[in-house]
Amino acid sequence: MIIGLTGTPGTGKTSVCRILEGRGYRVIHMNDLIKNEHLYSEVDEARDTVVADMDRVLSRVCELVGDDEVVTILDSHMSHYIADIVIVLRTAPSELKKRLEARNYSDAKVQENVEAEGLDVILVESVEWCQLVYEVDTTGRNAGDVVEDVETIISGILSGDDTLVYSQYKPGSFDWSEDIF
Ligand SMILES: Nc1ncnc2c1ncn2[C@@H]1O[C@H](COP(=O)(O)OP(=O)(O)O)[C@@H](O)[C@H]1O
Repeated sequence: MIIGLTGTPGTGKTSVCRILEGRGYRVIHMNDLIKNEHLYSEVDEARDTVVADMDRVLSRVCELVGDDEVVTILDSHMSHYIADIVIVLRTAPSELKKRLEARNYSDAKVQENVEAEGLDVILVESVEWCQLVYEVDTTGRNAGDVVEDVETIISGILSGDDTLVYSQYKPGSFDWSEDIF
């Protein structure tokens, strides 16, 4: 079973996945996979990123996951293009801005990602692409607290009865559109 952990860059996906790995979860860091195995069609110098070839990414992820029922967490802001079940990490734009600045992103890249978060870009894409979408707020919390929420959601999914979990983490809880301009 593949569960995508998606969200705007800086929302804490990799930090959460590192903790999950430490707790024995199988994690695929998709952005590393794309770069290490050249699963991209071109390099976007201007935006300091690559354009992933999602068909090749999908087949490679399926190869790595196989058909066992072990949960695999797919760590990437593009994981919602691959997984049918996703957990979207959210961060209030003002805090996301500080996190991205601390990562020495350019002003333009910070602004691009802060605006995307404020406009719910990844959440909307996830709802369009995926069957099951959960949303977790990371604002003012550390990665350890966020992992607890993620594990609660995973347990709910595995139990087959995610109604209670879904009500607690259903998408669309935030409106940060006023916070980005
Ligand atoms: N819940 C959190 N609260 C505060 N800072 C966080 C949290 N999660 C991650 N960070 C910090 O934010 C930055 C981005 O985290 P990272 O896990 O790389 O995000 P992503 O993988 O979503 O781009 C890192 O400096 C990390 O230490």
